[in-house]
Amino acid sequence: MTTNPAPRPEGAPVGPVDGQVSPRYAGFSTFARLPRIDDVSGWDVAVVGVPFDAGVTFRSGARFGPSSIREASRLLRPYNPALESMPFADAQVVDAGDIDANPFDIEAALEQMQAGFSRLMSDGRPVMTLGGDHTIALPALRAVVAEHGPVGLVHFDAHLDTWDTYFSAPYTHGTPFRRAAEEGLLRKDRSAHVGIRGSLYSKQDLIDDTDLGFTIVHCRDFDRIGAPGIVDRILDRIGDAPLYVSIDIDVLDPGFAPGTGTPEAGGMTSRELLEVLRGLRDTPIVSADIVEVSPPYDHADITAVAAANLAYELISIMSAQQAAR
Ligand SMILES: N=C(N)NCCCC(=O)O
Ligand SMILES: [Zn+2]
Ligand SMILES: [Zn+2]
Repeated sequence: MTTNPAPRPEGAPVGPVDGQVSPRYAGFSTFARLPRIDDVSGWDVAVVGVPFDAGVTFRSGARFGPSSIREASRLLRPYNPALESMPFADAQVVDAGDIDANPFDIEAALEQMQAGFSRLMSDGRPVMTLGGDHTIALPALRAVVAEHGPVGLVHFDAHLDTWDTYFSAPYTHGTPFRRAAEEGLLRKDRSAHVGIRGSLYSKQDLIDDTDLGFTIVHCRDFDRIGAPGIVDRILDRIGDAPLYVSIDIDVLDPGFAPGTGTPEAGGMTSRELLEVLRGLRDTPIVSADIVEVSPPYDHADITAVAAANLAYELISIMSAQQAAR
């Protein structure tokens, strides 16, 4: 059997399976080879998958995102040198499996997702969600807000995702943040889109977005202001609000994330986004998601590797914050 975690002091968190004992490619595919939620007596940070892609407007396949990110995460190691932390030793991190979501009835799926998130988020514990398409951010935010009240939002994406409807459907991957704003889930003037680029339907899209309470850090400004400038713009906007972080993998350039449904040229590098996330280390992150990884369009797991590493940075921050509570 290949389920042995690395040796640890009495009472310390159960960490990943030891890659020196059981090869990294062996055994169950939990995120980073962490224990399953039922294998430990308590936890501080949970990773959960939401294999749902019935909300997409173009290429599908994000329903296979959670399993491909878990596979790519087998290579993650215990020490985070950039943040100087041991995320899986500082706090108990677990893999909570997947939330079942009806692929034929989006509103039923939203209810299932919200219920699943709420079960995990009781006691205010942070959840790192692996999508799924961007529709899943709405039930995640509903559950977060039920626990914490309205939150600040940093939304990394090529797209605004504040459009109104598609074919009259209100719940899609292009509409979650308009619904969230309408439902009062977001703190006033504490939300930012980062990495926006590409064609729009009209100038009105930007006007509507501002009216809904968002500010935009455009991708075209990144070369001029660099990662520190992006972080400054974000921190200025969110202040000390409790923060939900949503990463649509298409914020990365298609060269760094080909496996996604609505790719746009001219995006961020993985290095740039990893560095921007580290800049959020002192902001209280209440939960986060990473969405829109579509393995059928991926090559050599490029996109899944990027997603696994981005999730690792966010987990490192949430783990350190839980340890400091
Ligand atoms: N959330 C993602 N990935 N894409 C939304 C694109 C919606 C549109 O093209 O109208
Ligand atoms: Zn997008
Ligand atoms: Zn999106």
